[in-house]
Parts: sequence; C-alpha cells; structure tokens
Amino acid sequence: MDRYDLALIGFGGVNRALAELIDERGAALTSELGFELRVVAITDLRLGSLMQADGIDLSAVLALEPGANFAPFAGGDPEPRNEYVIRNTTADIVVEATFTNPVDGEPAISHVRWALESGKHVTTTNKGPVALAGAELRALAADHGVRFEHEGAVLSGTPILRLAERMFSGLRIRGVQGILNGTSNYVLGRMEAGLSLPDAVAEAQELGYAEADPTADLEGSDVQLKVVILANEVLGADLTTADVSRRGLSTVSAAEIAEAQRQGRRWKLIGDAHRNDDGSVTASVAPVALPLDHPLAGVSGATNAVAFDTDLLGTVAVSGPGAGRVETAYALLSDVIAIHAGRGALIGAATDV
Ligand SMILES: NC(=O)c1ccc[n+]([C@@H]2O[C@H](COP(=O)([O-])OP(=O)(O)OC[C@H]3O[C@@H](n4cnc5c(N)ncnc54)[C@H](O)[C@@H]3O)[C@@H](O)[C@H]2O)c1
Ligand SMILES: N[C@@H](CCO)C(=O)O
Repeated sequence: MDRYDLALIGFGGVNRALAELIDERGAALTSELGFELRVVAITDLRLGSLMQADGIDLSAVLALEPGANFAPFAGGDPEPRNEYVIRNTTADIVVEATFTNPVDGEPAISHVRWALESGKHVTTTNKGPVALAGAELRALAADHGVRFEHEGAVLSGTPILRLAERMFSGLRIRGVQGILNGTSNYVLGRMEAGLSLPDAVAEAQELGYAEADPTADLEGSDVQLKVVILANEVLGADLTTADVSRRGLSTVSAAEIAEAQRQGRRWKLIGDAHRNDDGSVTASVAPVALPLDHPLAGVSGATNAVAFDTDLLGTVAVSGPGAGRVETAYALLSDVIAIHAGRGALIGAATDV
C-alpha cells in the first residue's frame, strides 16, 4: 500500500481543513484512493514547528487552544524553522499554504524551492510561487524528478487548470475570461443586498474566503496573479503581473452598484486574457457592469466561473467554488492524487517493501 507523508507549511484555514479531512476520513480515503496519507511535519507563524516522522496526532494539534503552540509536543518548537523543517522532514510532499504575497511571492517561493531541491513533491494553493516563479519551479521539479502541483491556485477546488491541461488537447484556446475571486464576488452580492462594504468583507473573512489582507481580493491583485497563471499555463504566454492592467472595486461606488441593479445589470470583477491577431496576449482585471443575460452575471456568492474561447468548441464555461477552506483543501488532495497517478516515473512515493 502506497503512503504519502505530508509536511504542512502554514496551518491556517486551508491546511487545517486538509488535516481535518485526513483525520476524519483517512481510512475511507485510503480504501477509495489506494494510498494512505500521514502528516509528519507542520509549521506556522503562530504555532511554531512540529516534526514527528511516525505521524502527528492530528486530533491533538487541531484541538490546540488559541494562543498555544507546538513547544510542548515531542519534536515541537515555538519557532516555524521553515527551511530546517522543509529540508529535513521525512515527508514525501510539502504542502505550501501560507499567505500569498502578491508583490514578490516570498517566502512561499523559497519554501517551494527548498522542497524541490531536497527531492520532495510540492502541492500549493499559494498563487505567489505559481504566478511569479512558475516556469523556474516547474523546471526545478523536473530536474529533481518530482512534481510541482498547484490546482488550487486558480478557482480553488474547481479543477480548471487540469481540465485545460488534459482535456483541451487539439483545441486552440484564444482567450480565457471569468470571475476569478470568490471574496469580491461574495462582497458584491452582499452589497447588492444592502450591506456596507466593511460588513460584507467581514462576512467573507469569517467564511474563510478572504486573503490575509482583503485588499488583494477587492482591488484585483489576487485576480491579477490568477490571470498571469491562466495566460501563461493555458495560452502559453510569458506574462508577469506588470503586463496585466488592474482596476479594483474601489472604483465602483455603492450608488453605482444600486444604479446597475435598476438598469438590469450586475457589477462583476472580471479577469481576462486573450490572444491578439499578432500572437501577443493582452490581459486585464477590471469591474464590469454585465447585463443580466451575460453568462457570468448569474454567478453569485464565492462561486467563480471561467469561459474558455476555443476554435473548435466556441465557448466552454466552467463554474464552481472559487474559495472556501474545505473546497481548497480538496484541491490539495486532488494534487496528491495526481502525484500518485504519476508515481511510476517519479521518486518520492513511500511504498511497503
Ligand atoms: N481560503 C481560500 O478559500 C483559498 C482558496 C485558494 C487559495 N488560497 C490560498 O491558500 C493559502 C492559504 O490560505 P488560507 O485561507 O489557509 O490562509 P490563512 O491566512 O487562513 O492561513 C495561512 C497560514 O499561514 C501561516 N503563515 C503565513 N506565513 C507563514 C510563514 N512564513 N511560515 C509559516 N506559516 C506562515 C499563517 O500563520 C496562517 O496560519 C493562501 O496563499 C491563499 O491565497 C486560499
Ligand atoms: N481570497 C481568494 C481565495 C481563493 O484564491 C478568493 O476570494 O478568491
């Protein structure tokens, strides 16, 4: 029976949800998926670090009181010690789910680099490494015979990256456009219901949708990262965030939201990347007042949706959760499944002799 030992870097909403999934459904997952999952290391800014090669008691760490840390545990330390843990853990897969830094992607890029350099697979939901160092990290993974998986970086657990990569072969994709941020879409809907912006944002934070700094959600830098990922991984471009124009929700007033409703329109924060006739790719993030009959106008809450413009199929639209702790934890699990599916050619899968 195959087994994958995981090191969780960052123990917030998403990685806690993954730990809960393993703790509560581990046996069922093993019989359904054909491999066992264990967590052998955890680091977090607030909790410090914990390394236990025989497997961490997840119920115990999930039950920690607010303000407690890993120091009392065998193999525990009050400091995160990320580099030491990543380079020395017995884990097969490092799960990077720390804050997305839209400016330079650090320290997550370093976390991923250290993991790949030490021969460990990586799965991440952190947009920074994928958008700002994706090509370098994919090459580093290949050099070390391991995988760099990141389905959850765009549309959370809704598998649009794998869909485009595996199911669109033979198609020429001319563009991709969509609602790519759950928090802002949730907030717009709640403001249409009459809530103030601060109250709507507070709800999104409580629900675990928002970035550590929700400005990233509202002002479009989160979508900008995702547009870069889609442009580079789906359209084959080589964009950076500097290539993507960005306008956020602060350019739309509550009065304009109400006026749009009266006119039968809905404001949506839209990310777009499309190929021009000369082969170049243009990309943008901007609020748009869509007519109610537009396919994206009806997308509500933290749901996201992406429309792929293809040559042979016309428009192919995919909709699903764009945020959520459990939904995003599933993206991480889907990455482990992908690693397992490709294990024949890879190092890193622990198997019984
Ligand atoms: N929540 C979602 O719906 C969702 C969906 C898709 C992607 N993501 C991305 O996944 C990542 C995690 O999201 P989350 O909702 O769990 O965030 P979160 O803020 O709940 O948790 C992040 C955790 O990382 C820890 N952390 C931050 N910097 C660290 C460091 N240098 N070393 C160790 N720990 C560190 C924090 O203490 C925190 O506990 C983010 O990059 C986010 O953008 C989140
Ligand atoms: N804060 C992000 C999480 C998913 O990337 C959002 O709301 O879409």
